[in-house]
Amino acid sequence: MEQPLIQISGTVEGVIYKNEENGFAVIDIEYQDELLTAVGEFPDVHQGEEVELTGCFVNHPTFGRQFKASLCTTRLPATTGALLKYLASGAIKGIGPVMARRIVDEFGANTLEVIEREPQRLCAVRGITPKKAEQIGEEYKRIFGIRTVMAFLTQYGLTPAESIRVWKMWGAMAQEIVTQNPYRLCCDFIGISFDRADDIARQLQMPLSAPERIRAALEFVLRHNLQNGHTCLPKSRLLQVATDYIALEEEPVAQVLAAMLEENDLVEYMVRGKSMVFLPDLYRAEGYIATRLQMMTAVMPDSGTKWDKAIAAQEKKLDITYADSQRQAISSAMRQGFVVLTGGPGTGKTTTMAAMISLFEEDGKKVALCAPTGRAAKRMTDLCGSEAKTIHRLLEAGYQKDGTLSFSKGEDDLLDCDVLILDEASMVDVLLLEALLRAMKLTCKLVLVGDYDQLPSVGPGNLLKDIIDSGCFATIRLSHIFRQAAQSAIVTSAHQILTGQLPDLSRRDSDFFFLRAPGKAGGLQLIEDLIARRLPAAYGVSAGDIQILSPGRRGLCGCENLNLQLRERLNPPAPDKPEIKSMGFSFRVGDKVMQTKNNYDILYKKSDGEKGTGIFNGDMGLITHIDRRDGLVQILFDEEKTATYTADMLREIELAYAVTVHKSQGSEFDVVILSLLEPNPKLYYRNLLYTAVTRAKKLLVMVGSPQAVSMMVENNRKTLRYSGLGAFIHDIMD
Ligand SMILES: Nc1ncnc2c1ncn2[C@@H]1O[C@H](COP(=O)(O)OP(=O)(O)OP(=O)(O)O)[C@@H](O)[C@H]1O
Repeated sequence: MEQPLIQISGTVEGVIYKNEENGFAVIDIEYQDELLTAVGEFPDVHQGEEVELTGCFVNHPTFGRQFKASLCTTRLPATTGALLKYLASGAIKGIGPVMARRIVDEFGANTLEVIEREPQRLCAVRGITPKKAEQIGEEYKRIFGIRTVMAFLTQYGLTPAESIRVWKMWGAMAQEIVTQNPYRLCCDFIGISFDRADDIARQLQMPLSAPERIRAALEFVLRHNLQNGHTCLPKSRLLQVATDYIALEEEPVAQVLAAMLEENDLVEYMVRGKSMVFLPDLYRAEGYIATRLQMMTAVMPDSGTKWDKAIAAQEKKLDITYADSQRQAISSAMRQGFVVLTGGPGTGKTTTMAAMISLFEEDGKKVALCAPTGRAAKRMTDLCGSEAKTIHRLLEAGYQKDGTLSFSKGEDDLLDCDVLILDEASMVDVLLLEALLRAMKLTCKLVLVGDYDQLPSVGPGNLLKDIIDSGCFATIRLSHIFRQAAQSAIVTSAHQILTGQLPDLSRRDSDFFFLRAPGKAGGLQLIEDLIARRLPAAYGVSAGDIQILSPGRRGLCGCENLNLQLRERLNPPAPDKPEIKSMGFSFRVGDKVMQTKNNYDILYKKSDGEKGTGIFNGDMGLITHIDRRDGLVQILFDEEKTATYTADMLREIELAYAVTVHKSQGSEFDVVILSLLEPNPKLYYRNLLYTAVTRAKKLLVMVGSPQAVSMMVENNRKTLRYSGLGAFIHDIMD
């Protein structure tokens, strides 16, 4: 039952934990002559301050009674005792405990007034020079600036974490900037949604037809559509969607759009006779990719036959006969600046890549290997025998002070390689490829390897497809399924699905079988039974090695519910399995989890003591330890890397007993159970089924109805993505 909110006040006796990024803190306060622990978002709180908290008492399973605050206001300390504690806690940079005592001894209850209004008087205290006195005065003003800004933003519903970002971005100017144009809060760094900024604008009495509002709406529609994979939108569609969204007439919106195009705040470009509008960074990314690929292709190919001999020697050395298309791919990569290699499962892409690497190295070239996800990079490393990195790690991604992502490698610090081979290229978005190309020497060759038929990238663009469909670059398609792979029903079924044929659902003798589910509830039970009992008993695999995939998240048999059900079956609560809550959801020791965004700062330690940083979107791990007192969680990734998460970082973690097919892109699993129990035409389509099937290495079990499978095979819907890359390529090459 929801508890009523109450207000309490007390003096801060100690700050036990504080997260500088989001303001979450655990503090001890003196309340009614007792020490009480309070948790909540308390940015900038210090020992000795008076706080007024709004919230409720909760009973924490380990720490007992606590106050959970949803609102906190601070008052500066009034008594000399509290003043001393406040200053001694380091609240004002430059004043430590000894100096604090001297200052309070000198100025007593007037201390803060002196620091604020007459800082020079501080020189009366031993050890304070005029310069230091001035610095202390400035620091005090800064702290007050933050408080004023926070108090202003709190009125408009910004959380302390958001207010801290606003302060970091605009400092003392924040209040003025937000009052003039609250839509500036929608920038990436602060991340307020258009609707919230719109609400603030209403409270500030901004007219609905204000150009700032229209600008923000146009940008919002374009940014929002990046999430659907579009790098641009047709001008007419953008106008119509933005106009409807903010409920205005089209005319003023068209005027603002024209002004934005005029000022290059947005960019217009003709794509196949249609006027498309881009955000400037996306326009720049696609334009740059087209230009660099054209430059690489323009390099005269080396036409010598020496590579034929080298390939023949390689065949002899490895006792293998390459298919003609493989030979052609290897030879093209050796001779040309840019080559694309595509093919379905078992068509020999990896074998071809390995041959390229070996011949490049024999030729004295430095080869770098990379892939978009940690799992794909690991797989590339295992199969090619040379170390592959994630693109982010190769580019040395990190965060700038203001929290934005940046790459150390780039035009000013180029990658030290002569050839770059990028696997799983279908998963790469245009912004990432742009960053990679910028970091490559002009003479560096590029080989893109990927499966044209896989789902496109989660991020914007339709990279591999646009590049291949342009017909302007050396593209080698591998189609022959090698004997070993051809024996696998997983591989043959995947190829059948691609050509619109229903795979044989009656087979019982291979690595792929289909189980008809008796309705959703029965299907759910069947999946639970397969993972908990039947497959481990029949194949000697552990439940942890089995991955459940589902096209969608919702419904009884979607990922969200599957995760909850499977967790209770595979990892039920127990006294020796502590739990911790994050965003209303609890994680438990023993849970299988997945990192849901790239985080380059997370530290990990391997069992051999080696340390590193970075846990990436799609990385899977197991919760091994939870320390509730400190709010720390240890997760073991890839059976070797232990990373420690603070409670607020758990936002980046999800249960992963079941994951969506989209999330599984770039990963492979020994055993996959594919849940097809929630038919939905938007998610049940051919390429998604193909992607799901090709995630399984040794065993695939589909659970659902034959109708669901045939619905997917027949639904050859191609994801429509608006992008400009194809047009840029053609315009540059013509
Ligand atoms: N020229 C060849 N002759 C004989 N066998 C080959 C040849 N090329 C590849 N193979 C074999 O075919 C199988 C599939 O090859 P490979 O792993 O290179 O394909 P792939 O396209 O990378 O497949 P996947 O995407 O499923 O990993 C492997 O067992 C490999 O050893």
